[in-house]
Amino acid sequence: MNFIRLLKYRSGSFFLLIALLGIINSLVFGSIMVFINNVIAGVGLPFALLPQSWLYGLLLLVSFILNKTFQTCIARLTNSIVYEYESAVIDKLRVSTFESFEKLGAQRVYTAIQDTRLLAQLPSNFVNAVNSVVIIFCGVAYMCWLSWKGGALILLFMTLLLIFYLARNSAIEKQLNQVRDLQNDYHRYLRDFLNGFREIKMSLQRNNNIYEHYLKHTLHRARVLNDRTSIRYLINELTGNYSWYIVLGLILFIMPQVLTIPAARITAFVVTILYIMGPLATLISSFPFFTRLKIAVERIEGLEREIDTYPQYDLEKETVSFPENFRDIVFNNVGYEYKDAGGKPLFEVGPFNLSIRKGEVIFITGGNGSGKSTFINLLTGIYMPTQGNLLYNGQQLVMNSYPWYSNRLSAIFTGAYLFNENYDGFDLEEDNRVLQKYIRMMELESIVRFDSARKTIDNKLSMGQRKRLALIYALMENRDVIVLDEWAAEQDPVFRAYFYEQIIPVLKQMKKTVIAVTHDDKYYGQADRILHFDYGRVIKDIKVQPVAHSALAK
Ligand SMILES: Nc1ncnc2c1ncn2[C@@H]1O[C@H](COP(=O)(O)OP(=O)(O)OP(=O)(O)O)[C@@H](O)[C@H]1O
Repeated sequence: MNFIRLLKYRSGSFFLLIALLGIINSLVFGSIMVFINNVIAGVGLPFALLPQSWLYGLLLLVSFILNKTFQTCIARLTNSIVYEYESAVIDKLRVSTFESFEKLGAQRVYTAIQDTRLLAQLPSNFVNAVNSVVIIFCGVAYMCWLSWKGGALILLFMTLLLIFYLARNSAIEKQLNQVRDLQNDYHRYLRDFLNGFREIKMSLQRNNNIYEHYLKHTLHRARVLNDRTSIRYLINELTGNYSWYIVLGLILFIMPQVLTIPAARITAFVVTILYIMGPLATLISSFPFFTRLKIAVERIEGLEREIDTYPQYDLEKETVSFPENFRDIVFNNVGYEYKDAGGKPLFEVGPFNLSIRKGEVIFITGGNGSGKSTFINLLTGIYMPTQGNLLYNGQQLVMNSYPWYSNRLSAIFTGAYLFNENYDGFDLEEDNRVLQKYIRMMELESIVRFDSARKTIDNKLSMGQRKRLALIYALMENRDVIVLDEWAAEQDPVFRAYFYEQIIPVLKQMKKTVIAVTHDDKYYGQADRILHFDYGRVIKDIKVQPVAHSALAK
Protein backbone atom coordinates (compact mmCIF):
# COMPACT_ATOMS: atom_id res chain seq x y z
CA MET A 1 0.00 0.00 0.00
CA ASN A 2 1.06 3.54 -0.59
CA PHE A 3 1.41 4.57 3.03
CA ILE A 4 3.65 1.58 3.82
CA ARG A 5 5.90 2.72 0.96
CA LEU A 6 5.65 6.19 2.38
CA LEU A 7 6.72 5.18 5.88
CA LYS A 8 9.53 3.09 4.46
CA TYR A 9 10.67 5.95 2.25
CA ARG A 10 10.64 8.52 5.03
CA SER A 11 12.38 6.33 7.61
CA GLY A 12 15.19 3.85 7.04
CA SER A 13 14.54 2.37 10.49
CA PHE A 14 10.88 1.66 9.71
CA PHE A 15 11.24 -2.09 9.16
CA LEU A 16 13.58 -2.34 12.14
CA LEU A 17 10.85 -0.80 14.30
CA ILE A 18 8.21 -3.16 12.91
CA ALA A 19 10.50 -6.16 13.44
CA LEU A 20 11.21 -5.00 16.99
CA LEU A 21 7.53 -4.71 17.82
CA GLY A 22 6.87 -8.08 16.20
CA ILE A 23 9.51 -9.86 18.26
CA ILE A 24 8.54 -8.17 21.52
CA ASN A 25 4.86 -8.73 21.04
CA SER A 26 5.41 -12.35 19.96
CA LEU A 27 7.40 -13.00 23.11
CA VAL A 28 5.16 -11.10 25.49
CA PHE A 29 1.78 -12.03 24.15
CA GLY A 30 2.85 -15.60 23.40
CA SER A 31 4.02 -15.90 26.98
CA ILE A 32 0.85 -14.33 28.37
CA MET A 33 -1.30 -16.71 26.32
CA VAL A 34 0.69 -19.75 27.42
CA PHE A 35 0.67 -18.39 30.96
CA ILE A 36 -3.14 -18.00 31.08
CA ASN A 37 -3.76 -21.40 29.47
CA ASN A 38 -1.39 -23.06 31.87
CA VAL A 39 -2.95 -21.34 34.90
CA ILE A 40 -6.40 -22.51 33.71
CA ALA A 41 -5.07 -26.03 33.13
CA GLY A 42 -3.25 -25.92 36.50
CA VAL A 43 0.15 -26.57 34.88
CA GLY A 44 3.35 -24.66 35.84
CA LEU A 45 5.18 -22.58 33.25
CA PRO A 46 7.66 -24.66 31.20
CA PHE A 47 10.47 -22.10 31.51
CA ALA A 48 9.66 -20.47 34.86
CA LEU A 49 12.88 -19.15 36.44
CA LEU A 50 10.98 -16.69 38.65
CA PRO A 51 7.78 -17.02 40.70
CA GLN A 52 4.78 -16.89 38.32
CA SER A 53 3.40 -13.57 39.60
CA TRP A 54 6.88 -11.92 39.27
CA LEU A 55 7.32 -13.20 35.78
CA TYR A 56 3.86 -11.99 34.82
CA GLY A 57 4.58 -8.51 36.20
CA LEU A 58 7.98 -8.38 34.51
CA LEU A 59 6.50 -9.33 31.14
CA LEU A 60 3.92 -6.56 31.45
CA LEU A 61 6.59 -4.00 32.38
CA VAL A 62 8.92 -4.92 29.51
CA SER A 63 5.99 -4.94 27.10
CA PHE A 64 4.83 -1.53 28.35
CA ILE A 65 8.22 0.17 28.03
CA LEU A 66 9.04 -1.25 24.61
CA ASN A 67 5.54 -0.68 23.25
CA LYS A 68 5.63 2.92 24.44
CA THR A 69 8.99 3.46 22.72
CA PHE A 70 7.74 1.90 19.51
CA GLN A 71 4.45 3.79 19.49
CA THR A 72 6.20 7.09 20.20
CA CYS A 73 8.50 6.49 17.21
CA ILE A 74 5.59 5.61 14.91
CA ALA A 75 3.55 8.60 16.12
CA ARG A 76 6.49 10.98 15.50
CA LEU A 77 7.16 9.43 12.11
CA THR A 78 3.57 9.60 10.89
CA ASN A 79 3.00 13.10 12.28
CA SER A 80 6.04 14.28 10.39
CA ILE A 81 4.55 12.71 7.24
CA VAL A 82 1.33 14.71 7.74
CA TYR A 83 3.41 17.85 8.16
CA GLU A 84 5.56 17.07 5.12
CA TYR A 85 2.57 16.26 2.88
CA GLU A 86 0.72 19.45 3.69
CA SER A 87 3.75 21.69 3.43
CA ALA A 88 4.83 19.89 0.21
CA VAL A 89 1.52 20.75 -1.52
CA ILE A 90 1.74 24.40 -0.47
CA ASP A 91 5.46 24.58 -1.27
CA LYS A 92 4.92 23.19 -4.77
CA LEU A 93 2.11 25.67 -5.39
CA ARG A 94 4.31 28.50 -4.16
CA VAL A 95 6.85 27.84 -6.91
CA SER A 96 4.25 27.07 -9.59
CA THR A 97 3.24 29.49 -12.28
CA PHE A 98 -0.07 31.33 -12.07
CA GLU A 99 -1.27 29.43 -15.14
CA SER A 100 -0.72 26.11 -13.32
CA PHE A 101 -2.80 27.39 -10.42
CA GLU A 102 -5.56 28.48 -12.83
CA LYS A 103 -5.56 25.00 -14.39
CA LEU A 104 -5.61 23.15 -11.06
CA GLY A 105 -8.43 25.15 -9.52
CA ALA A 106 -8.50 26.22 -5.87
CA GLN A 107 -11.09 23.58 -4.90
CA ARG A 108 -8.67 20.74 -5.64
CA VAL A 109 -6.10 22.33 -3.38
CA TYR A 110 -8.65 22.68 -0.58
CA THR A 111 -9.66 19.00 -0.94
CA ALA A 112 -6.01 17.90 -0.91
CA ILE A 113 -5.33 19.89 2.26
CA GLN A 114 -8.39 18.24 3.81
CA ASP A 115 -6.98 14.86 2.74
CA THR A 116 -3.76 15.46 4.60
CA ARG A 117 -5.85 15.82 7.79
CA LEU A 118 -6.85 12.16 7.43
CA LEU A 119 -3.18 11.24 7.66
CA ALA A 120 -3.19 12.61 11.21
CA GLN A 121 -5.22 9.58 12.30
CA LEU A 122 -2.60 7.24 10.89
CA PRO A 123 -0.41 6.74 14.02
CA SER A 124 -3.07 5.25 16.31
CA ASN A 125 -4.69 3.19 13.52
CA PHE A 126 -1.37 1.91 12.29
CA VAL A 127 -0.08 0.91 15.73
CA ASN A 128 -3.38 -0.83 16.55
CA ALA A 129 -3.30 -2.69 13.24
CA VAL A 130 0.33 -3.82 13.69
CA ASN A 131 -0.39 -4.90 17.27
CA SER A 132 -3.45 -6.84 16.11
CA VAL A 133 -1.55 -8.57 13.30
CA VAL A 134 1.19 -9.62 15.72
CA ILE A 135 -1.28 -10.97 18.29
CA ILE A 136 -3.22 -12.85 15.58
CA PHE A 137 0.04 -14.25 14.23
CA CYS A 138 1.05 -15.46 17.72
CA GLY A 139 -2.40 -16.96 18.29
CA VAL A 140 -2.33 -18.89 15.01
CA ALA A 141 1.23 -20.06 15.67
CA TYR A 142 0.17 -21.27 19.14
CA MET A 143 -2.82 -23.14 17.68
CA CYS A 144 -0.56 -24.77 15.07
CA TRP A 145 1.72 -25.82 17.95
CA LEU A 146 -1.29 -27.28 19.80
CA SER A 147 -2.47 -29.18 16.71
CA TRP A 148 -1.11 -28.54 13.23
CA LYS A 149 -4.34 -29.82 11.61
CA GLY A 150 -6.50 -27.56 13.76
CA GLY A 151 -4.12 -24.62 13.16
CA ALA A 152 -4.15 -25.26 9.40
CA LEU A 153 -7.98 -25.27 9.40
CA ILE A 154 -8.06 -21.94 11.24
CA LEU A 155 -5.49 -20.54 8.81
CA LEU A 156 -7.56 -21.69 5.82
CA PHE A 157 -10.63 -20.09 7.29
CA MET A 158 -8.81 -16.80 7.89
CA THR A 159 -7.50 -16.80 4.30
CA LEU A 160 -11.04 -17.26 2.93
CA LEU A 161 -12.28 -14.44 5.15
CA LEU A 162 -9.44 -12.18 3.95
CA ILE A 163 -10.27 -12.92 0.29
CA PHE A 164 -13.89 -12.06 1.01
CA TYR A 165 -12.89 -8.73 2.61
CA LEU A 166 -10.46 -7.79 -0.15
CA ALA A 167 -13.04 -8.53 -2.87
CA ARG A 168 -15.67 -6.44 -1.14
CA ASN A 169 -13.16 -3.69 -0.37
CA SER A 170 -12.27 -3.11 -4.02
CA ALA A 171 -15.97 -2.39 -4.76
CA ILE A 172 -16.11 -0.06 -1.76
CA GLU A 173 -12.96 1.70 -2.94
CA LYS A 174 -14.65 2.53 -6.25
CA GLN A 175 -17.58 4.06 -4.40
CA LEU A 176 -15.31 6.05 -2.12
CA ASN A 177 -13.50 7.43 -5.17
CA GLN A 178 -16.87 8.56 -6.54
CA VAL A 179 -17.56 10.25 -3.20
CA ARG A 180 -14.25 12.10 -3.50
CA ASP A 181 -15.13 13.32 -7.00
CA LEU A 182 -18.43 14.56 -5.63
CA GLN A 183 -16.49 16.33 -2.87
CA ASN A 184 -14.52 18.30 -5.48
CA ASP A 185 -17.79 19.34 -7.16
CA TYR A 186 -19.27 20.17 -3.77
CA HIS A 187 -16.36 22.47 -2.92
CA ARG A 188 -16.80 24.26 -6.25
CA TYR A 189 -20.50 24.89 -5.57
CA LEU A 190 -19.75 25.85 -1.97
CA ARG A 191 -17.22 28.45 -3.13
CA ASP A 192 -19.86 29.86 -5.51
CA PHE A 193 -22.36 29.89 -2.64
CA LEU A 194 -20.02 31.68 -0.24
CA ASN A 195 -18.28 34.04 -2.68
CA GLY A 196 -21.52 34.92 -4.44
CA PHE A 197 -23.61 35.09 -1.27
CA ARG A 198 -24.83 38.62 -1.98
CA GLU A 199 -25.83 37.68 -5.53
CA ILE A 200 -27.61 34.60 -4.19
CA LYS A 201 -29.62 36.81 -1.84
CA MET A 202 -30.78 38.76 -4.90
CA SER A 203 -32.53 35.89 -6.70
CA LEU A 204 -34.88 33.31 -5.26
CA GLN A 205 -34.46 31.11 -8.33
CA ARG A 206 -30.67 31.24 -8.07
CA ASN A 207 -30.87 30.64 -4.33
CA ASN A 208 -33.16 27.67 -4.85
CA ASN A 209 -31.19 26.20 -7.73
CA ILE A 210 -27.77 26.34 -6.12
CA TYR A 211 -29.17 24.81 -2.93
CA GLU A 212 -31.54 22.20 -4.37
CA HIS A 213 -29.90 21.19 -7.66
CA TYR A 214 -26.22 21.60 -6.87
CA LEU A 215 -25.29 21.67 -3.17
CA LYS A 216 -28.05 19.47 -1.76
CA HIS A 217 -28.10 17.22 -4.83
CA THR A 218 -24.35 16.55 -4.52
CA LEU A 219 -24.63 16.05 -0.76
CA HIS A 220 -27.51 13.64 -1.32
CA ARG A 221 -25.57 11.60 -3.89
CA ALA A 222 -22.59 11.48 -1.53
CA ARG A 223 -24.89 10.42 1.31
CA VAL A 224 -26.38 7.56 -0.75
CA LEU A 225 -22.88 6.35 -1.66
CA ASN A 226 -21.68 6.74 1.93
CA ASP A 227 -24.73 4.77 3.13
CA ARG A 228 -23.86 1.97 0.72
CA THR A 229 -20.22 1.81 1.84
CA SER A 230 -21.20 1.98 5.53
CA ILE A 231 -23.64 -0.93 5.07
CA ARG A 232 -21.01 -2.94 3.20
CA TYR A 233 -18.51 -2.32 5.98
CA LEU A 234 -21.14 -3.24 8.55
CA ILE A 235 -21.83 -6.52 6.75
CA ASN A 236 -18.07 -7.17 6.65
CA GLU A 237 -17.78 -6.62 10.37
CA LEU A 238 -20.82 -8.72 11.24
CA THR A 239 -19.72 -11.51 8.89
CA GLY A 240 -16.28 -11.45 10.51
CA ASN A 241 -17.58 -11.51 14.09
CA TYR A 242 -20.26 -14.15 13.55
CA SER A 243 -18.06 -16.40 11.50
CA TRP A 244 -15.66 -16.60 14.47
CA TYR A 245 -18.51 -17.82 16.65
CA ILE A 246 -19.14 -20.47 13.98
CA VAL A 247 -15.45 -21.39 14.25
CA LEU A 248 -15.87 -21.64 18.04
CA GLY A 249 -18.83 -23.98 17.44
CA LEU A 250 -16.73 -26.10 15.08
CA ILE A 251 -13.94 -26.28 17.66
CA LEU A 252 -16.33 -27.19 20.46
CA PHE A 253 -18.56 -29.67 18.63
CA ILE A 254 -16.76 -30.98 15.52
CA MET A 255 -13.01 -30.84 16.23
CA PRO A 256 -13.01 -33.29 19.17
CA GLN A 257 -14.72 -35.94 16.99
CA VAL A 258 -13.13 -35.32 13.57
CA LEU A 259 -9.56 -34.44 14.59
CA THR A 260 -9.66 -36.36 17.86
CA ILE A 261 -8.08 -33.52 19.82
CA PRO A 262 -8.04 -33.96 23.62
CA ALA A 263 -10.33 -31.76 25.76
CA ALA A 264 -7.45 -29.74 27.35
CA ARG A 265 -6.25 -28.67 23.90
CA ILE A 266 -9.79 -27.83 22.81
CA THR A 267 -9.95 -25.46 25.83
CA ALA A 268 -6.63 -23.91 24.74
CA PHE A 269 -8.03 -23.48 21.17
CA VAL A 270 -11.17 -21.79 22.52
CA VAL A 271 -9.17 -19.45 24.81
CA THR A 272 -6.84 -18.55 21.93
CA ILE A 273 -9.73 -17.82 19.56
CA LEU A 274 -11.41 -15.68 22.22
CA TYR A 275 -8.05 -13.96 22.77
CA ILE A 276 -7.52 -13.07 19.10
CA MET A 277 -11.16 -12.10 18.42
CA GLY A 278 -10.57 -8.59 19.85
CA PRO A 279 -7.53 -7.90 17.64
CA LEU A 280 -9.41 -9.40 14.67
CA ALA A 281 -12.32 -7.01 15.25
CA THR A 282 -9.84 -4.11 15.53
CA LEU A 283 -8.23 -5.14 12.25
CA ILE A 284 -11.55 -5.48 10.43
CA SER A 285 -12.83 -2.15 11.72
CA SER A 286 -9.62 -0.44 10.58
CA PHE A 287 -10.30 -1.47 6.93
CA PRO A 288 -12.48 1.61 6.19
CA PHE A 289 -9.80 3.93 7.56
CA PHE A 290 -7.01 2.36 5.52
CA THR A 291 -9.13 2.37 2.35
CA ARG A 292 -9.96 6.06 2.85
CA LEU A 293 -6.31 6.75 3.61
CA LYS A 294 -5.19 4.93 0.46
CA ILE A 295 -7.55 7.05 -1.64
CA ALA A 296 -6.46 10.25 0.12
CA VAL A 297 -2.76 9.47 -0.39
CA GLU A 298 -3.37 8.58 -4.08
CA ARG A 299 -5.23 11.86 -4.57
CA ILE A 300 -2.60 13.99 -2.83
CA GLU A 301 0.15 12.27 -4.80
CA GLY A 302 -1.92 12.70 -7.99
CA LEU A 303 -2.18 16.42 -7.31
CA GLU A 304 1.54 16.64 -6.55
CA ARG A 305 2.32 14.75 -9.78
CA GLU A 306 0.06 17.09 -11.74
CA ILE A 307 1.73 20.15 -10.21
CA ASP A 308 5.09 18.59 -11.13
CA THR A 309 4.07 18.44 -14.81
CA TYR A 310 3.67 22.23 -14.81
CA PRO A 311 6.65 24.57 -14.98
CA GLN A 312 8.11 25.42 -11.58
CA TYR A 313 10.53 28.10 -10.50
CA ASP A 314 13.64 27.30 -8.54
CA LEU A 315 13.49 29.97 -5.84
CA GLU A 316 16.12 28.34 -3.64
CA LYS A 317 19.13 27.80 -5.85
CA GLU A 318 19.09 30.37 -8.61
CA THR A 319 19.00 34.04 -7.81
CA VAL A 320 18.63 36.14 -10.92
CA SER A 321 20.13 39.59 -10.63
CA PHE A 322 19.04 42.47 -12.82
CA PRO A 323 20.91 45.79 -13.01
CA GLU A 324 19.70 48.06 -10.18
CA ASN A 325 18.35 51.02 -12.13
CA PHE A 326 15.36 50.40 -14.33
CA ARG A 327 15.85 51.41 -17.95
CA ASP A 328 13.24 49.64 -20.07
CA ILE A 329 11.05 46.61 -20.65
CA VAL A 330 11.00 45.34 -24.24
CA PHE A 331 8.35 43.06 -25.78
CA ASN A 332 10.02 41.19 -28.59
CA ASN A 333 7.31 39.48 -30.65
CA VAL A 334 5.56 38.50 -27.37
CA GLY A 335 2.29 36.58 -27.71
CA TYR A 336 0.01 34.54 -25.47
CA GLU A 337 -2.44 31.88 -26.56
CA TYR A 338 -5.32 30.66 -24.36
CA LYS A 339 -6.11 26.98 -24.86
CA ASP A 340 -8.90 24.76 -23.58
CA ALA A 341 -8.28 21.65 -21.44
CA GLY A 342 -7.77 19.60 -24.61
CA GLY A 343 -5.12 22.01 -25.95
CA LYS A 344 -7.42 23.58 -28.58
CA PRO A 345 -6.56 27.29 -29.18
CA LEU A 346 -9.21 29.68 -27.83
CA PHE A 347 -7.86 33.22 -28.13
CA GLU A 348 -4.52 34.71 -29.06
CA VAL A 349 -3.17 37.96 -27.64
CA GLY A 350 -0.27 39.67 -29.44
CA PRO A 351 2.33 39.37 -30.84
CA PHE A 352 3.58 42.64 -29.35
CA ASN A 353 6.70 44.53 -30.37
CA LEU A 354 7.08 47.51 -28.09
CA SER A 355 9.22 49.02 -25.36
CA ILE A 356 8.27 50.68 -22.09
CA ARG A 357 10.87 53.21 -20.96
CA LYS A 358 11.70 54.59 -17.52
CA GLY A 359 9.47 57.46 -16.40
CA GLU A 360 6.76 56.88 -19.02
CA VAL A 361 3.09 57.07 -18.10
CA ILE A 362 1.28 54.69 -20.43
CA PHE A 363 -2.47 54.22 -20.57
CA ILE A 364 -3.82 50.94 -21.94
CA THR A 365 -7.19 51.35 -23.59
CA GLY A 366 -9.58 49.21 -25.61
CA GLY A 367 -12.94 47.46 -25.53
CA ASN A 368 -13.97 44.53 -23.38
CA GLY A 369 -12.12 41.35 -24.26
CA SER A 370 -9.56 43.23 -26.36
CA GLY A 371 -6.65 41.70 -24.40
CA LYS A 372 -5.69 44.46 -21.93
CA SER A 373 -5.63 42.27 -18.80
CA THR A 374 -3.79 39.51 -20.64
CA PHE A 375 -1.21 42.10 -21.67
CA ILE A 376 -0.95 43.20 -18.01
CA ASN A 377 -0.44 39.57 -16.98
CA LEU A 378 2.37 39.28 -19.54
CA LEU A 379 3.89 42.59 -18.50
CA THR A 380 3.91 41.66 -14.80
CA GLY A 381 5.32 38.19 -15.47
CA ILE A 382 2.17 36.48 -14.16
CA TYR A 383 1.87 34.81 -17.59
CA MET A 384 4.90 33.61 -19.50
CA PRO A 385 4.68 34.30 -23.25
CA THR A 386 3.75 31.34 -25.42
CA GLN A 387 5.86 33.04 -28.10
CA GLY A 388 8.58 35.70 -28.24
CA ASN A 389 10.72 37.17 -25.44
CA LEU A 390 10.51 39.79 -22.77
CA LEU A 391 13.62 41.84 -21.97
CA TYR A 392 14.22 43.76 -18.74
CA ASN A 393 17.00 46.34 -19.11
CA GLY A 394 18.11 44.44 -22.22
CA GLN A 395 18.33 41.14 -20.29
CA GLN A 396 16.17 38.41 -21.82
CA LEU A 397 13.86 36.70 -19.34
CA VAL A 398 14.11 32.93 -19.04
CA MET A 399 11.81 30.64 -17.08
CA ASN A 400 13.55 31.07 -13.74
CA SER A 401 14.03 34.84 -13.99
CA TYR A 402 10.28 35.50 -13.84
CA PRO A 403 9.86 35.60 -10.03
CA TRP A 404 12.75 38.09 -9.80
CA TYR A 405 11.35 40.09 -12.69
CA SER A 406 7.84 40.28 -11.12
CA ASN A 407 9.54 41.31 -7.89
CA ARG A 408 10.76 44.49 -9.67
CA LEU A 409 7.23 45.69 -10.45
CA SER A 410 4.32 46.76 -8.24
CA ALA A 411 0.88 45.80 -9.49
CA ILE A 412 -2.71 46.35 -8.46
CA PHE A 413 -4.93 43.93 -10.34
CA THR A 414 -8.66 44.44 -10.87
CA GLY A 415 -9.77 42.66 -7.67
CA ALA A 416 -7.09 44.50 -5.59
CA TYR A 417 -6.83 41.71 -3.01
CA LEU A 418 -5.67 42.99 0.38
CA PHE A 419 -4.05 40.44 2.69
CA ASN A 420 -5.15 40.03 6.27
CA GLU A 421 -1.59 40.00 7.57
CA ASN A 422 1.45 42.18 6.89
CA TYR A 423 3.29 39.54 4.81
CA ASP A 424 5.42 42.24 3.19
CA GLY A 425 6.89 43.29 6.52
CA PHE A 426 6.00 46.96 5.88
CA ASP A 427 6.50 49.43 8.71
CA LEU A 428 2.81 50.01 9.41
CA GLU A 429 3.25 51.93 12.66
CA GLU A 430 1.26 55.13 13.08
CA ASP A 431 4.43 57.20 13.48
CA ASN A 432 5.87 56.15 10.11
CA ARG A 433 6.18 59.52 8.34
CA VAL A 434 6.36 58.11 4.82
CA LEU A 435 3.26 56.03 5.45
CA GLN A 436 1.42 59.06 6.84
CA LYS A 437 2.42 61.05 3.73
CA TYR A 438 0.91 58.39 1.45
CA ILE A 439 -2.22 58.15 3.63
CA ARG A 440 -2.71 61.90 3.25
CA MET A 441 -2.03 61.62 -0.48
CA MET A 442 -4.83 59.03 -0.74
CA GLU A 443 -7.11 61.06 1.55
CA LEU A 444 -7.52 58.18 3.98
CA GLU A 445 -6.47 60.02 7.19
CA SER A 446 -9.77 59.57 8.96
CA ILE A 447 -10.37 56.10 7.51
CA VAL A 448 -7.39 53.84 8.24
CA ARG A 449 -7.39 51.92 11.50
CA PHE A 450 -4.00 50.71 12.70
CA ASP A 451 -3.75 47.37 14.42
CA SER A 452 -0.49 47.85 16.30
CA ALA A 453 -0.54 44.36 17.86
CA ARG A 454 -0.61 42.64 14.45
CA LYS A 455 1.34 45.44 12.74
CA THR A 456 -1.34 45.78 10.08
CA ILE A 457 -3.97 48.19 8.86
CA ASP A 458 -7.57 46.98 9.00
CA ASN A 459 -8.65 45.96 5.48
CA LYS A 460 -12.40 46.19 6.07
CA LEU A 461 -12.93 49.11 3.71
CA SER A 462 -15.07 50.05 0.73
CA MET A 463 -13.83 48.89 -2.68
CA GLY A 464 -12.59 52.38 -3.63
CA GLN A 465 -10.83 52.74 -0.26
CA ARG A 466 -9.27 49.30 -0.57
CA LYS A 467 -7.79 50.30 -3.89
CA ARG A 468 -6.38 53.49 -2.35
CA LEU A 469 -4.81 51.42 0.45
CA ALA A 470 -3.45 49.00 -2.18
CA LEU A 471 -1.80 51.97 -3.92
CA ILE A 472 -0.25 53.04 -0.59
CA TYR A 473 1.24 49.55 -0.25
CA ALA A 474 2.43 49.65 -3.88
CA LEU A 475 4.24 52.93 -3.14
CA MET A 476 5.74 51.45 0.03
CA GLU A 477 7.25 48.69 -2.10
CA ASN A 478 9.28 51.50 -3.64
CA ARG A 479 9.66 49.89 -7.06
CA ASP A 480 10.32 51.68 -10.34
CA VAL A 481 7.33 50.36 -12.26
CA ILE A 482 3.71 50.56 -11.11
CA VAL A 483 1.04 48.62 -13.02
CA LEU A 484 -2.62 49.46 -12.43
CA ASP A 485 -5.56 47.55 -13.94
CA GLU A 486 -8.64 49.80 -13.96
CA TRP A 487 -7.53 51.25 -10.62
CA ALA A 488 -9.77 54.33 -10.83
CA ALA A 489 -12.92 52.42 -11.82
CA GLU A 490 -14.35 52.45 -8.25
CA GLN A 491 -13.24 55.98 -7.32
CA ASP A 492 -15.78 58.80 -7.01
CA PRO A 493 -15.59 61.52 -9.71
CA VAL A 494 -13.76 63.96 -7.42
CA PHE A 495 -11.08 61.49 -6.38
CA ARG A 496 -10.85 60.13 -9.90
CA ALA A 497 -10.01 63.62 -11.20
CA TYR A 498 -7.57 64.02 -8.31
CA PHE A 499 -5.94 60.69 -9.19
CA TYR A 500 -5.34 61.57 -12.84
CA GLU A 501 -4.54 65.24 -12.35
CA GLN A 502 -2.58 65.16 -9.08
CA ILE A 503 -1.40 61.67 -8.18
CA ILE A 504 -0.21 60.63 -11.65
CA PRO A 505 1.96 63.78 -11.98
CA VAL A 506 3.39 63.13 -8.49
CA LEU A 507 4.26 59.56 -9.52
CA LYS A 508 5.90 60.99 -12.60
CA GLN A 509 7.92 63.40 -10.45
CA MET A 510 8.99 60.42 -8.38
CA LYS A 511 10.34 58.99 -11.69
CA LYS A 512 7.93 56.07 -11.54
CA THR A 513 6.97 54.27 -14.71
CA VAL A 514 3.19 53.90 -14.68
CA ILE A 515 1.22 51.52 -16.90
CA ALA A 516 -2.50 51.87 -16.28
CA VAL A 517 -5.46 50.17 -17.90
CA THR A 518 -8.23 52.74 -18.12
CA HIS A 519 -11.55 53.57 -19.74
CA ASP A 520 -11.47 57.17 -18.46
CA ASP A 521 -11.09 58.89 -21.82
CA LYS A 522 -11.56 62.29 -20.15
CA TYR A 523 -8.08 61.96 -18.65
CA TYR A 524 -6.17 60.39 -21.54
CA GLY A 525 -4.18 63.61 -21.75
CA GLN A 526 -2.40 62.75 -18.48
CA ALA A 527 -0.53 59.94 -20.23
CA ASP A 528 2.69 60.23 -22.20
CA ARG A 529 1.55 57.43 -24.42
CA ILE A 530 -1.57 55.43 -25.16
CA LEU A 531 -1.63 51.83 -26.32
CA HIS A 532 -5.02 51.07 -27.81
CA PHE A 533 -6.02 47.40 -28.00
CA ASP A 534 -8.43 45.67 -30.30
CA TYR A 535 -8.96 41.94 -30.70
CA GLY A 536 -5.77 41.03 -28.87
CA ARG A 537 -3.48 43.48 -30.73
CA VAL A 538 -2.13 46.97 -30.16
CA ILE A 539 -3.73 48.82 -33.03
CA LYS A 540 -2.58 52.30 -31.97
CA ASP A 541 0.56 53.37 -30.10
CA ILE A 542 0.05 57.11 -29.65
CA LYS A 543 2.56 59.56 -28.21
CA VAL A 544 0.48 62.15 -26.38
CA GLN A 545 1.18 65.84 -27.04
CA PRO A 546 -0.32 68.10 -24.36
CA VAL A 547 -2.22 70.03 -27.03
CA ALA A 548 -3.75 66.91 -28.50
CA HIS A 549 -5.51 65.83 -25.28
CA SER A 550 -9.01 66.78 -26.25
CA ALA A 551 -8.64 65.20 -29.68
CA LEU A 552 -7.49 61.92 -28.13
CA ALA A 553 -10.36 61.90 -25.75
CA LYS A 554 -12.59 61.57 -28.76
N1 LIG B 1 -8.50 32.15 -18.59
C1 LIG B 1 -8.91 32.32 -19.87
N2 LIG B 1 -9.13 31.25 -20.66
C2 LIG B 1 -9.53 31.41 -21.93
N3 LIG B 1 -9.74 32.60 -22.52
C3 LIG B 1 -9.55 33.70 -21.79
C4 LIG B 1 -9.14 33.62 -20.42
N4 LIG B 1 -9.02 34.87 -19.94
C5 LIG B 1 -9.36 35.70 -20.96
N5 LIG B 1 -9.68 34.99 -22.05
C6 LIG B 1 -10.07 35.53 -23.36
O1 LIG B 1 -9.06 36.40 -23.80
C7 LIG B 1 -9.61 37.57 -24.36
C8 LIG B 1 -8.96 38.80 -23.74
O2 LIG B 1 -9.34 38.86 -22.37
P1 LIG B 1 -8.80 40.02 -21.41
O3 LIG B 1 -9.27 39.69 -20.05
O4 LIG B 1 -7.36 40.20 -21.63
O5 LIG B 1 -9.60 41.27 -21.98
P2 LIG B 1 -9.72 42.74 -21.42
O6 LIG B 1 -9.36 43.65 -22.53
O7 LIG B 1 -8.94 42.91 -20.16
O8 LIG B 1 -11.27 42.85 -21.12
P3 LIG B 1 -12.08 43.73 -20.04
O9 LIG B 1 -12.01 45.16 -20.45
O10 LIG B 1 -13.44 43.18 -20.20
O11 LIG B 1 -11.48 43.46 -18.72
C9 LIG B 1 -11.10 37.50 -24.17
O12 LIG B 1 -11.69 37.18 -25.42
C10 LIG B 1 -11.31 36.39 -23.19
O13 LIG B 1 -12.46 35.65 -23.51
